[in-house]
Amino acid sequence: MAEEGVHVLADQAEIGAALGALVAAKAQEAIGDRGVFTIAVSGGSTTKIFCHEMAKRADVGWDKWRVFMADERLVPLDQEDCNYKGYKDALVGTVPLAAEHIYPINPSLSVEAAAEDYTQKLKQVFSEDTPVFDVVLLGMGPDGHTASLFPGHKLLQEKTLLVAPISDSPKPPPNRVTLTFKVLNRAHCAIFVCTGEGKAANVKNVLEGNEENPLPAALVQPLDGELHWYLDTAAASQLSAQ
Ligand SMILES: O=C1O[C@H](COP(=O)(O)O)[C@@H](O)[C@H](O)[C@H]1O
Repeated sequence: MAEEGVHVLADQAEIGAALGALVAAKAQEAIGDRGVFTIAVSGGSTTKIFCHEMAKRADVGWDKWRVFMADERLVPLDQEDCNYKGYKDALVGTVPLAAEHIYPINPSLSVEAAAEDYTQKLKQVFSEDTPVFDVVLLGMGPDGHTASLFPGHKLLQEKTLLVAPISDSPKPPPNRVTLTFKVLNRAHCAIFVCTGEGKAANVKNVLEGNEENPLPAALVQPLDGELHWYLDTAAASQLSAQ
């Protein structure tokens, strides 16, 4: 299994293969230990890289997987920018992951009620007061946001909620729900996937610097877990040591 840290790989194909191997190993370990594998997943470029790889893997104990969204846009579940749709379309029917083991938000609710409803869905699967995911799979936007936790937003200080509503997301759509740092930082393993030159400046910022005013992605620091960053050479291009 890969050691925690920063992994710089040539391209998305190499990242997919390494990510798939790590997640498969984490799933095997969790299923062996507890009979279930819990993962929170992200939208955008991460969905494509992860699903492209995992769709090729039939043997990762899919019936024991429980898949939550690290964040979600408050849009209909069949709309293209719905994070849940990306996972359902790519995996259900392709690998033996049951649709009911991917947990969508309820987009017919207000954003506050959707966050509360999703909190209850977490509580149906996790026995701990604060869910401890085996893996949280995260992306980072060019601005340094992760999940739907944006630079300078008051949710960066949220200490109580497990799932928070956001109705002023600077990236459309404005209405979203997101896991908070309270949950992300309890995970056994947090994995970032970040590709492309457009993210290089903030990859450097997060991994090498600006501790006084850290970007949201830099605030993912598992209390008792591993932290991995998977970068392609373009995203890693401004790092001092490669
Ligand atoms: O809006 C979102 O953006 C981030 C980053 O997306 P990317 O396409 O730049 O990788 C994503 O991780 C998050 O889940 C999503 O809702």
